[in-house]
Amino acid sequence: MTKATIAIVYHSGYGHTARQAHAVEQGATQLPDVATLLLTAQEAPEHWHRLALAEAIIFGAPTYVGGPSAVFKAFQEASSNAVMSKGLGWKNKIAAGFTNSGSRSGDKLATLMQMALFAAQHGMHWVNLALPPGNCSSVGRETDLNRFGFFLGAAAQSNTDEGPEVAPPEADLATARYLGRRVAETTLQFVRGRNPG
Ligand SMILES: Cc1cc2nc3c(=O)[nH]c(=O)nc-3n(C[C@H](O)[C@H](O)[C@H](O)COP(=O)(O)O)c2cc1C
Repeated sequence: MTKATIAIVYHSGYGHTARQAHAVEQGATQLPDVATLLLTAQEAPEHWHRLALAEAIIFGAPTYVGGPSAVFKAFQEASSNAVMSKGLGWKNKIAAGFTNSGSRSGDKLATLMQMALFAAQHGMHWVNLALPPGNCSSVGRETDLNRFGFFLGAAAQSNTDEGPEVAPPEADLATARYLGRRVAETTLQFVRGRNPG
């Protein structure tokens, strides 16, 4: 059977978003025919050739001042010259995104929207989260998947007085695993549709 490589490119200043990134990777590797390539945003510009071979790229960044962190933005800007201007090298790859922040909202939606626009500029196919909103009824719980009710991607929240060994909580890591698995499933469908048999 055709296999797929899912790349995850992320930034994490203090380790919280890194835990989310590893959870996304765990979710993707729940499928046996998937390999992953986990890169930080600082490492990624040394690996354009490896990203070119991936069938999907999942983007992850903490939300800093209402958008993706500057380090992640630097990776995005570098891709403009290294990939986009050289003939849309990521066209038709699968894309998705995740973000983590200190506040429960924290304007995380702005970060996910920016990532989706970034993927569109590259001609990629954006995969959403496809989970119902959690923790939004009288029987809802903080342990619900998608406890912040995002649709574009996976969101996590890390208390600002807790280190990455305890934050973000398991519900948000499970939500991240769900996104990783969903991207893997979607990517295999695309890859096998292009290369049946
Ligand atoms: C410069 C800076 C700006 C931040 N801006 C926001 C923000 O806009 N919204 C928010 O909820 N949290 C904000 N935070 C908190 C971080 O998103 C939060 O601490 C997050 O867990 C950091 O993830 P990391 O450990 O992966 O860097 C900000 C933190 C920093 C350092």
